[in-house]
Amino acid sequence: MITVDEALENVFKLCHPLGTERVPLREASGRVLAEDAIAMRDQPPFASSAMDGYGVKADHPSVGDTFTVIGESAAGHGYAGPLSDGDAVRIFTGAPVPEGVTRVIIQEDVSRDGDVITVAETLSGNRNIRPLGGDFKSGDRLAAPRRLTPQDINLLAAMNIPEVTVTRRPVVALIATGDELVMPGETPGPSQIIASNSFGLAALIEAAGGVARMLPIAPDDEDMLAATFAMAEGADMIVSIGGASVGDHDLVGKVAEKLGLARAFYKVAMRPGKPLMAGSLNGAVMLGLPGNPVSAMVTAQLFLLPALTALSGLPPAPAPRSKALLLQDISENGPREHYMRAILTEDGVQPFDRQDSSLMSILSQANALLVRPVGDPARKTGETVDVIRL
Ligand SMILES: Nc1nc2c(c(=O)[nH]1)N[C@H]1C(S)=C(S)[C@@H](COP(=O)(O)OP(=O)(O)OC[C@H]3O[C@@H](n4cnc5c(N)ncnc54)[C@H](O)[C@@H]3O)O[C@H]1N2
Ligand code: MOO
Repeated sequence: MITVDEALENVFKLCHPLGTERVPLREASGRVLAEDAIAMRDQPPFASSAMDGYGVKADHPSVGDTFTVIGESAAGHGYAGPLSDGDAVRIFTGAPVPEGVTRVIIQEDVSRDGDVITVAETLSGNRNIRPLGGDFKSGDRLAAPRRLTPQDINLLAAMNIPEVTVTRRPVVALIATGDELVMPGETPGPSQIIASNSFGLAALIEAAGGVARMLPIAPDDEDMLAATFAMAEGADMIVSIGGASVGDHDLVGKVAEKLGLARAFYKVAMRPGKPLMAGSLNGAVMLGLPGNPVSAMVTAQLFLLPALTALSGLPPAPAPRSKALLLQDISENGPREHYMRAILTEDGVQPFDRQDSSLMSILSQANALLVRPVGDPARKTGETVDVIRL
């Protein structure tokens, strides 16, 4: 069995960045920028006032100095100037600073009588003027690749960029297999359960910017499973769920190989998720996830999501980890890396007592995975461990 790190390296080797498309800015948040975006203008495009007050032509006005208000500069309506010594312009935040103005005195620091203002407070050293291009200049770049945040969208809009080039969203075909499965809302037979994993996985994929295509449930029959695989045509990634283990009805590996799977690995030294499979199938990345619900969701966190990121053209990286203090003693770990469902708070991390890979209620309560390395010795309360946030 290979290690989690080796398995992830293998998955990354299967992932090649997808093609690109142009999208309007309103649809670009969360997408991966594929080409540098270049500012079309300076910001601010003119020296602008940082405050509401009075623009004057004087570097260090003192208490008692007076100025005469000769005009107004508002945001969207500048004042042409010029100003002479002793002149002031009523000015508002974001308004162009007229030619000749060297500082803006905030209105709280003056008294006004008709058109005459008098400096009433000792002024700070701040001129309250934002220089032309002080935020960004025409030609400045937002560099690709980068997953666009709402803050980036704000910047791109200000750069007067109405459309950006992004990587195509990865399309993931989900194939749930097993005679025991029916869709939520259906009436299950006496030996049947609900096919929940495809729903959890679809939600995970879509939250990560992918497109999930949920294919019909494939029964435990080679021909029917092969027919379902055929429906995955055109997907960038094919994810099967269940049928990955060694039972008589676990057919995924056999069928996928008949259809041309070039297998990269099968079985990883991890818990849950041991019977994970990966390879390349007719140009698509294929992941065979174990059927146990927690195993499927945990392997998706550790392999499927990083694979989506790599397909999107971002640098390949494992699920991000952080450190936390243990809130209880834990016994030594065995030969598989253990991803324990846990609750992470400001105080530390508390693993659940029940760790069976079928327990969806525990997974739903968990907000983190406590990572136990292979052969990790027993750990005491207060020791530092690795966690992955869910
Ligand atoms: N003799 C052995 N038995 C098992 C081994 C082993 O090494 N030797 N490995 C165990 C481990 S670990 C796991 S994990 C499971 C994985 O098995 P499969 O991937 O073949 O999954 P299935 O047998 O099809 O299903 C397992 C379990 O999950 C339920 N399931 C399946 N699909 C879904 C779905 N879409 N939604 C909800 N639940 C699903 C299924 O009904 C089973 O209860 O194998 C162990 N066995
Ligand atoms: O590896 Mo299985 O995923 O423990 O339940």
